Amino acid sequence: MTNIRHQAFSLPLLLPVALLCIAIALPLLPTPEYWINLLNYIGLYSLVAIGLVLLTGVGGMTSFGQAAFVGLGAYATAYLSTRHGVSPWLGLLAGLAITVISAYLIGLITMRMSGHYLPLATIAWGISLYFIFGNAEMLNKYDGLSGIPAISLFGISLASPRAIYFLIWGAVLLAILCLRNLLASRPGRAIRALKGGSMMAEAMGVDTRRMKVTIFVISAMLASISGWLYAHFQRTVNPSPFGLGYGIEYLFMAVVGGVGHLWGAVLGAGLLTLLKDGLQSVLPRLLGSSGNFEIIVFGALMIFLLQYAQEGIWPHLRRLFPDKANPAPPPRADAIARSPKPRAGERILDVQRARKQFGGLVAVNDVSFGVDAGEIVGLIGPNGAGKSTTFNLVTGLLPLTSGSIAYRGQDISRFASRDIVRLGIGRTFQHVQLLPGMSVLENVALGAHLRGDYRPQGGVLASVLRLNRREEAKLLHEAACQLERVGLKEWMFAEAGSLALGQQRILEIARALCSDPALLLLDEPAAGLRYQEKQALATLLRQLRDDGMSILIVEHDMDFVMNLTDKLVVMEFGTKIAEGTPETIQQHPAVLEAYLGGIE
Ligand SMILES: Nc1ncnc2c1ncn2[C@@H]1O[C@H](COP(=O)(O)OP(=O)(O)OP(=O)(O)O)[C@@H](O)[C@H]1O
Repeated sequence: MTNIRHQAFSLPLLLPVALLCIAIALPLLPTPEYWINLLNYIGLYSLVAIGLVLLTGVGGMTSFGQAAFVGLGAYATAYLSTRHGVSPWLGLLAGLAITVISAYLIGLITMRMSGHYLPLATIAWGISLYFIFGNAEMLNKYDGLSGIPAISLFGISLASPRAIYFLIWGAVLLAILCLRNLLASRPGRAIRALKGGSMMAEAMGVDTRRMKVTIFVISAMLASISGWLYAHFQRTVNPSPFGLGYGIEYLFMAVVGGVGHLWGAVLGAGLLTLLKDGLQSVLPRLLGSSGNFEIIVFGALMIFLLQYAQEGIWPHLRRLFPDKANPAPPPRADAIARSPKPRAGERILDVQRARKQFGGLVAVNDVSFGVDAGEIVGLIGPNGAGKSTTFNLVTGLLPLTSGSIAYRGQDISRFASRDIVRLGIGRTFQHVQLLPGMSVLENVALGAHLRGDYRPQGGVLASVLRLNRREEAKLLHEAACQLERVGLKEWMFAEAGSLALGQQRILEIARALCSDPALLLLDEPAAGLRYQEKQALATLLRQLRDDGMSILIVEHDMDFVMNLTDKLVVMEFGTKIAEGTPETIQQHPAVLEAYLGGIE
């Protein structure tokens, strides 16, 4: 996904202004009522599809159940306004409250699921809510509720399609604006990190479960608002538009338009609505019998798109208007407070009899070692020796079977990885884990997720309302400083995925540095690098050590570790077999035995 914040700004200004003028003029001109109605439907569908962009395209979670939330918003206001004479505006609040509570509860249960379980769960709740609407006596079963009053705004009745048009499209534009603000912020980067897998996001300090539930609730709220507008536009509701079929169509719209792009949702909603409308009138005439033949065309279109344009149509359209803007580096901002660093020589990491068993396999067998402040320690050993597992124990990605790990005297054995990064342990990954479509700067800023006033100034609501500007400036400034520190400043605005592997590994180090660590854990940072890149990496790591950083490094390249480290810990079959300076390790009989089978 490309950087959403820069996308719309970079379109030639004339085009969006012209489109906006046409959009405002359409209902004021003698445009046929039929077209206004169609545009209203496109706006209503767009709202739901925009929520799906956030949930599915950005967050990576597929939902077929959004139509049920549209139903919640529609039925809440329909019931309250027809049965109790409540104002539509209170109906909106009630619908949103019911939606937030139910989405939160459903999200708590389902958002921990992955793979095909999550889409299946969304189908299950979509179907159940549909049957609740259709069987509830108080909602008049499948006949539904009618006689819903029109919304009035500042004393003006929005009874006509032309009048409610402005409210519907105002809501669409507001939703896009709010989500664009959100995605270009600290929580937005965390949301975008969800797609890269929970492990990396958690290691950056992101509470992934909470983030998933948050975007699930936001997308449900957008669906609910769409339902509210639908009820007061149609003035009658029944369960049919809130069933699974519509849930699938909303997903279709987002995917066809471009599921990673907010404007793609509007494009997809427009294209599919117009196509459906056209096909519904043409196909029965062509085929000589009535029926939902458009579904067949939709199916074929979907297969074609999934084969040839997986990103949807919007990115292709965007390419017609190349981004000529040259973004300026983030302005200078106040530095974010740093945590006090340990004195040189202080024991910073203390691993005592750490043990990890996977069933009968002892991957780490009562291993003990330590890292002192300001030293580079290498953890080496043949393949399968247990190095990465030890790393994952220290960073909280795996729980210890027994033993203990202390960081600066504090027992962190039971800490979650996001709490460990908060304390001051940053890490990189054996297989680079970046967000390839996001800029280098934003990737690095993700590392500062827990820095500064991350609540409330950097929270979701503050970001949506753009009250986070000072915090955001600080974070981006910090990220720019770390990029300068590692020598990647000139690549700041490049897409992370376009960098060479060596640069990507350095980017990961800059991201880890952004978390203000006192201890850096680097998992095979030289793997796949060319000679010069390795030299540059070694220079950088020495420079970091000179700045007082402690480093624990897993590496297979013996030349690299022997010339870089102050101390080595050698593992074989999960057990520590030696510990000492590189010189002593090179002579150590057990190490020679492990690596060379005893040949001197
Ligand atoms: N999640 C897991 N479940 C079961 N076994 C595992 C798991 N993770 C690692 N192992 C096993 O634990 C042992 C140690 O693996 P680990 O990845 O820590 O070794 P390593 O020294 O990092 O190897 P390499 O240098 O190849 O990365 C191996 O036998 C591996 O198969």
